[in-house]
Amino acid sequence: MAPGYQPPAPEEKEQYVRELFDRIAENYDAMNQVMSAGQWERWHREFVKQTHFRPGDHILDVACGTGDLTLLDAAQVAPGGRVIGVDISEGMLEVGRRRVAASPYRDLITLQVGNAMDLPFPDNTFDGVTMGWAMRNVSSIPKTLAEIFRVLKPGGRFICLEASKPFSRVIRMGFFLYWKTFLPLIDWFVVRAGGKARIRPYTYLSRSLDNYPFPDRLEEMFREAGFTQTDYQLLMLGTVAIHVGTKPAR
Ligand SMILES: C[S@@+](CC[C@H](N)C(=O)[O-])C[C@H]1O[C@@H](n2cnc3c(N)ncnc32)[C@H](O)[C@@H]1O
Repeated sequence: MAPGYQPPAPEEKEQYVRELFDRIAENYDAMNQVMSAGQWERWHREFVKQTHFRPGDHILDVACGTGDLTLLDAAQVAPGGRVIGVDISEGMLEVGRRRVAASPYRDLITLQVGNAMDLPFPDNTFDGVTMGWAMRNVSSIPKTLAEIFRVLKPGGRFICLEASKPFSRVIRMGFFLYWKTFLPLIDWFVVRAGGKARIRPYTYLSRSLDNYPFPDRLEEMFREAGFTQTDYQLLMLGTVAIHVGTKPAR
């Protein structure tokens, strides 16, 4: 299905992921609609239900990319709130800045370069933190969770929307068959990055769940990072998950 493909070694993953998203940034939003078979908005509506943000809140969207969740966050904290989006890919941020500039929330949102594993903010800064479709892409989930926990205010909530590995072996096999057959074809026919290309974006994405924790293990990792009131919701036969956790109030 992906002959000759080598996933990036752990020590080069960050650089690889940055270059990959720089490369696909301009087509990223359109491709999501295609890959999600039109379910993108439905998943995002479920995400919004989990946020519980209020007007005036100060929110961080980690790995904000082109700003989908950033804009949803802003709609909830207006008027009076603020949302900062951080991402390691300048290419994704550039597309995001254009979308934000064309939105009614442009005065509430700032998009800047920042690494999920080393967030450029003081402790206890945000009322809420969101992260969409990105936990698979960080080199260390524990470091990312520790950083998010650190920058949340006590009582603040973290909501993580991400693709997920279904518990059922049968559904998992069917899902992986679809992903691992269909996504690499996008590299060959859309991105023109087949065969020997060092970066094969959609082949990488098709493999990005291989070593990703099952949803119950991810929830356990939330608790190991210090979060309480943890929970998760599965969507689309368990191929998408929304995890939540709260930093305990002092
Ligand atoms: C699949 S995109 C998701 C973008 C956006 N959150 C959304 O909902 O569409 C994953 C994003 O994670 C970013 N990313 C990956 N590793 C990161 C890290 N360590 N720190 C910050 N951003 C990161 C990538 O640059 C990319 O923009």
